[in-house]
Amino acid sequence: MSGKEEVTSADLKALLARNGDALGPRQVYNWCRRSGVKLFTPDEVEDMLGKGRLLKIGEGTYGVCYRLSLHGDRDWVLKRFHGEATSDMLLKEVKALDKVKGVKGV
Ligand SMILES: Nc1ncnc2c1ncn2[C@@H]1O[C@H](COP(=O)(O)OP(=O)(O)OP(=O)(O)O)[C@@H](O)[C@H]1O
Repeated sequence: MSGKEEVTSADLKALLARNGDALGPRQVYNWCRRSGVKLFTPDEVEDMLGKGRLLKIGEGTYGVCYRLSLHGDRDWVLKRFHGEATSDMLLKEVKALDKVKGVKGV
């Protein structure tokens, strides 16, 4: 699939139906990429923090959320997990984001 292809909830459901919740890291990674969720390496996050580009907006059970402003683009919410994130944790977040897709102010 190309990076530009839009992934709908139906696609996600079909994927989960085939694989259960035990998706491998590559599948979760590919789904994130196709659905517009960017993944950053720890070094990239450290770099952005060091340059003062991340504004902390809140904290939840699994991590801290920051606002990231990119020139000429919409603002992004960057979530940093406490400790190491498993692909299941990541998938749970992506599923929650998929549910609120299109909700105003999110
Ligand atoms: N898209 C967003 N727009 C505005 N604020 C956000 C957004 N995403 C996260 N936040 C802020 O960051 C906080 C932490 O978000 P996060 O998703 O980590 O946890 P949560 O869903 O609030 O709680 P928990 O993970 O414990 O259920 C939120 O409570 C909110 O204040």
